[in-house]
Amino acid sequence: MPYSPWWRRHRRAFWQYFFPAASEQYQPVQRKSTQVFLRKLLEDPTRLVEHIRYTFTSSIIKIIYGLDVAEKNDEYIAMMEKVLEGGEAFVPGRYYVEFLPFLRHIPGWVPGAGFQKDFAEWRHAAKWVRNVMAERTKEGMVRTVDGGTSQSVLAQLVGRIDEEDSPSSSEEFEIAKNVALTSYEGQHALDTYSTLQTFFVAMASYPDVQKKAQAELDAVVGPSRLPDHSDRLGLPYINAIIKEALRWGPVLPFSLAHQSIEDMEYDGYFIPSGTILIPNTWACLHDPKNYPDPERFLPERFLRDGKLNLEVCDPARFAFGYGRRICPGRYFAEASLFINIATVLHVFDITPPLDENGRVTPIQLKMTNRIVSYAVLFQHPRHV
Ligand code: HEM
Repeated sequence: MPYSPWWRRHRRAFWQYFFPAASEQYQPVQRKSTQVFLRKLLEDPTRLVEHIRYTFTSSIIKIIYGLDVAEKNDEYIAMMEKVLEGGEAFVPGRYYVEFLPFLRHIPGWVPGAGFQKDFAEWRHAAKWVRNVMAERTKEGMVRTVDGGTSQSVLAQLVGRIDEEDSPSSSEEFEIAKNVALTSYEGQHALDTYSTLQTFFVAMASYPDVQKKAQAELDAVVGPSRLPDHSDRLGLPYINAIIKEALRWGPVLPFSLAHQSIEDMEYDGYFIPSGTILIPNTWACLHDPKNYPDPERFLPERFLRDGKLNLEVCDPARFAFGYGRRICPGRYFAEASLFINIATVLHVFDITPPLDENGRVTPIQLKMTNRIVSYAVLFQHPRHV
């Protein structure tokens, strides 16, 4: 969506539910889904990726649509996953149709035009999530398990629409549907999964870091309860791990492209209106001037005298994009990373995988070359 009054209306609608204080209202849902995550990990740690995805998707469905999802074979999760599959599949150059646009007129059964089937499925899923789930909320069909009315983001947005059937109310409903879908579609959920996966690689590769984090949790949280969002300020080492995970394996190494909307000059360069600008986020986050020995996972780089050192450039400055399009979900995302990372470290040890002879297989962080980048270890089988 280009910069325009229409985009601004969406951005405003989104922001009122995700600015820092608003994001706090989702903490109980985040905590609950983290507890389900722990149980799933305990039952079957080999399905880590699936558990991460389930945890995040179920919490976002609850927050946005007010729906409780089933633990298995849930219709909403299946559709959301389909939407994500579309987001994940995009790698520049993957589809010939990018270079040969006439291919889009060729029927799907012609060899080489199989992309049509994929695209149709993803489009169907996105429309279904956007329209069907939103209509259900609007019609009041969405109820919480205890029979109450949903206080979901979408229900609140719809509740604010003044009059039914006026032109402005149908526009407002369009915005509500788009905002709800945008909270999940495309790359946003993937960004959080990917950072969490990078964290698992880091912990398996740097046992000393893990031990220090666990010692901090033992001292601050203690053995008789799980960490809570309210512990966050007292856990500088955990916060440093989150910063380092965002920095070490950037999810969007080239962020998202921007386009200049007027002629401008920057640092002696003339940038004409309409220029596509691709930020090199990866380079910023691996700049040895800001982050010495950048390939090493080193949370200590963000600490001084046992506290967060505010003089070190915060990776969030780059990882969440730039300017007026900067990620509006960043506070929500960081809170979600915090509760998952702190809780998992408090109750589990994360170790590298073992081979068939029971020997440790050392692992390394290698990221995929997609727009949304992943630790290769966790690549979706469909995209290997
Ligand atoms: C670790 C997790 C996340 C990372 C690293 C991340 C990063 C980004 C980046 C780099 C952009 C592009 C900004 C730009 O154009 O300069 C973006 C946009 C966006 N993100 Fe996130 N994001 C994360 C999680 C989330 C979550 C959880 C949500 C929703 C709750 C979200 C919602 C959005 C939206 C709506 C946009 C589009 C903003 C616009 O175009 O105005 N993000 N994000």
